[in-house]
Amino acid sequence: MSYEPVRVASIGLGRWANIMANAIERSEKLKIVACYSRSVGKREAFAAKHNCEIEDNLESLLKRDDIEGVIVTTPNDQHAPVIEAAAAAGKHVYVDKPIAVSLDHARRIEKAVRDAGVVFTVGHSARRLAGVRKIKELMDSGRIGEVSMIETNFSNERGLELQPGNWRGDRLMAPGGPLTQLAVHHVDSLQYLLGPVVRVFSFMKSMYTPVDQDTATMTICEFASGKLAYIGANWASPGVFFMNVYATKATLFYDLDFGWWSKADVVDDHSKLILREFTSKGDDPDNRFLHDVPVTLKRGDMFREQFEDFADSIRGLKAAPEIDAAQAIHNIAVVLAAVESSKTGKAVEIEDILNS
Ligand SMILES: NC(=O)C1=CN([C@@H]2O[C@H](COP(=O)(O)OP(=O)(O)OC[C@H]3O[C@@H](n4cnc5c(N)ncnc54)[C@H](OP(=O)(O)O)[C@@H]3O)[C@@H](O)[C@H]2O)C=CC1
Ligand SMILES: O=C1CO[C@H](CO)[C@@H](O)[C@@H]1O
Repeated sequence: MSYEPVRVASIGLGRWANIMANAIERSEKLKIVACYSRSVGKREAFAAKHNCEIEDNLESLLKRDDIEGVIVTTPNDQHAPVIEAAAAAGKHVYVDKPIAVSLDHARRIEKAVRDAGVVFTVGHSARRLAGVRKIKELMDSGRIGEVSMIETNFSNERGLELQPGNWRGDRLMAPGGPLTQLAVHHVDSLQYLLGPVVRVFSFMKSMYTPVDQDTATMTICEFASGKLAYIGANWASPGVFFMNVYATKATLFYDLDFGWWSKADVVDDHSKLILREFTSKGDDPDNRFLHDVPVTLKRGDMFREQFEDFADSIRGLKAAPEIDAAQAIHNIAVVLAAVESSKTGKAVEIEDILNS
């Protein structure tokens, strides 16, 4: 171990806080020392499970000198107020994705952490999957030629279970439903691979859910480079996560078993990446054959790694975490542009969303 573990507190103790705590416990670089959620039962259950102290309110937690950073896993609309308070108290901040669900909140967060000079990052973990890292490597090395387009999908069955009162079913707290909650991971990975999105066109529909929320979304993105991508996201099917990359020399098919998503220490073992290329490429298009090359993926741990990136930045081993506020804001701007496009039936410029 290279340094004293960064002492952190978990705030917003629902399902995801526990998954994140499991990941932190796989690392020697951080230690959860305290927790806070509004309900007593959640505080007690989390503290017992993760062997940490309980704070009865946010103010008392943030006053503690022994807490260096916070792990924020409150619902999306509660990211900004919690982060503003944490940053003002000088705490470093990790927040789960999306940074926020309005640009106003996202910019408040950006300003709060900048003014306080604290380390800040957002949990866009999917780009750390072994398959996405390998796709980047194959693109950068020239092995697959030039990419023209990428097709992605991130879906699951959560819309079928939504009930009135659940924040995921609220159009303001989760605009675009599965696009905000699931496929925002692909939005981040696509911008990591292809650079900034400049324009989107999207259809969104509400289907098979008891609440008034979009559960089927299809979005086309145009990048500054001119390349294209498709993002499918629904909340009405068993889990799906794939990314197919179309390039001049080869096609990549990356597929991951979503059932393993929350077990990041082994999820890469439940994914596969296939490279399909010409066996021989003569002049005759009727005599061109293809073969599949399985690509070896080295198992990582996207959740542990994102926290170690955060901790290394706090301890000064690197200048800043890989994912900053500006990238996270661009990610949510793409989602908000897609929602706007689905309402107007027109393509929407990201610049217009950012200037609105
Ligand atoms: N990266 C990924 O793959 C995933 C990311 N997420 C993200 O994690 C976040 C949380 O999601 P999830 O755990 O599923 O949601 P939950 O609703 O299960 O948990 C959030 C908890 O936050 C607490 N809370 C609400 N408001 C406040 C507040 N103001 N201060 C302190 N605590 C508060 C609530 O408990 P109480 O009533 O006790 O306060 C609630 O249980 C979201 O931003 C979501 O997008 C979620 C799943 C996967
Ligand atoms: O980002 C996410 C990934 O998968 C989760 C389901 O397990 C979602 O709830 C979540 O919002």
